[in-house]
Amino acid sequence: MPASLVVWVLSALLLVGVLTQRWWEPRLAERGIPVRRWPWRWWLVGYPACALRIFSSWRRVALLNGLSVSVAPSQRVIGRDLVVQGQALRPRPPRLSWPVPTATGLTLRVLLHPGQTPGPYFAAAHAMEHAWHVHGVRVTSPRRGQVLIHVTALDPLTDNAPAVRPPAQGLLKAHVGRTEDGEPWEIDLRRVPHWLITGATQSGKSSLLAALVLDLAPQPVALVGIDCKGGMELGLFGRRLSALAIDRAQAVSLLLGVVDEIHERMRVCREAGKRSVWELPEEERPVPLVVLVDELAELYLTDGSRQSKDEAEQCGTLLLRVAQIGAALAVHLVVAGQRVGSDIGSRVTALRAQLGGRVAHRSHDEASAEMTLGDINPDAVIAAQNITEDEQGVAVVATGGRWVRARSRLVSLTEAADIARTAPPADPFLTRSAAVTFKEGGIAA
Ligand SMILES: Nc1ncnc2c1ncn2[C@@H]1O[C@H](COP(=O)(O)OP(=O)(O)OP(=O)(O)O)[C@@H](O)[C@H]1O
Repeated sequence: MPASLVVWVLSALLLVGVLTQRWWEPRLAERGIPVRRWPWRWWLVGYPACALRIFSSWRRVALLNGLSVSVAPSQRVIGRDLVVQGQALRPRPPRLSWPVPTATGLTLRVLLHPGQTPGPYFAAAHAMEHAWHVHGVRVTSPRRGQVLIHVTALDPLTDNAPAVRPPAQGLLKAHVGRTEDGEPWEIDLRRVPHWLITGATQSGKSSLLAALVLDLAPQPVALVGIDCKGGMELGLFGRRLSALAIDRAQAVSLLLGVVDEIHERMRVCREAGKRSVWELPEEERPVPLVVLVDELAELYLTDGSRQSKDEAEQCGTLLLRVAQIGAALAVHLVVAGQRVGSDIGSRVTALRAQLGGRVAHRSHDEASAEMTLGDINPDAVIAAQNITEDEQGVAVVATGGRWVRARSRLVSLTEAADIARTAPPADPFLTRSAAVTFKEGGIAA
């Protein structure tokens, strides 16, 4: 068969495959055949159209947003002391690189004119979104003299089908969903030891905790839960949790056990002359401990009685201690709640400051998004406020000044039942008292 005929047949098959993708993709998924999202439609049709729109409008976009500069000066001296000022002629837009396609859009590199800073490009991102009719534009400046324009053509988070997701590689790492760049959303507790998850009711906080547990469950990591909503959410993970506190009195005893364990780990490090458990030889290193809290506010609510005030006060102090000293001792805190303001109790704002990883789901009011992300990035607050009721599981994730939109993975009841049957690591605690407290703290293995 002549080679040209083979090429024609293959091209025709490819074209038919692309055009009928919407038909065959769900049918394969129904039969349990893993479907990788091939963005062919985007590469063959969307990408050239989007690139054409960007190049045809770039001159106007750059001019209207103050990104163009004129080679001719806008001021001129005539004679000895007459300064003529006027509109510079033929402003030149900055040079755009070839658009590199990505799974969800494309990326362009811009070389700044001498004297320009990335600031006006950051400010123009919104104008670019409208000019190019795309879902989102994010501008970064990873190298001096250059900016990168990341264009996301369509919102990849609208589809809530569980993407084929390889588990994260490495201790204390979990793939809990996907980001809008098409990358896995990874929570790495060694890099960012403590996390705060907020959102209105039914926005997806507990589902995110479940996705985290799903990936941590097969790892040699001890998980303990505090779920003062009667253990309805974290109780699903049954014996995989080394302990579960389902009311505040149990939470106090469990947190006392965690603090005891922290002190014991400190003693071990001190005697070995190390500053963190990660410096200990692997066989002597204690098992990492992750404390999951579902609905923080329940720990701080009081009915006005002396006892409830004391318990709330104690919970606040203990959580703060865990957050302040736990990281180097492989004790991690993941806290979920609807609000994290000073209005729910004392020391909540101090606790919030210790939780470096932030996840904000849809919120009822601006203040809640502001509490979670305001000290990280004002743009992230706006992005979180734009999450709608239908976008359950969609959140803005921020760490160390950087942020991205992401959607958690929905964990099914069958997967939760599988987790519940997984055995926790044997003897994860150095202190007998911690183990006993965990047993007395609530439902324990
Ligand atoms: N990633 C997701 N994709 C699709 N749907 C989701 C996702 N996450 C959550 N949901 C849906 O949202 C519902 C509520 O989720 P979840 O219980 O996690 O919310 P929550 O914020 O913990 O609510 P509450 O504060 O009332 O406990 C779930 O029953 C599920 O149907």
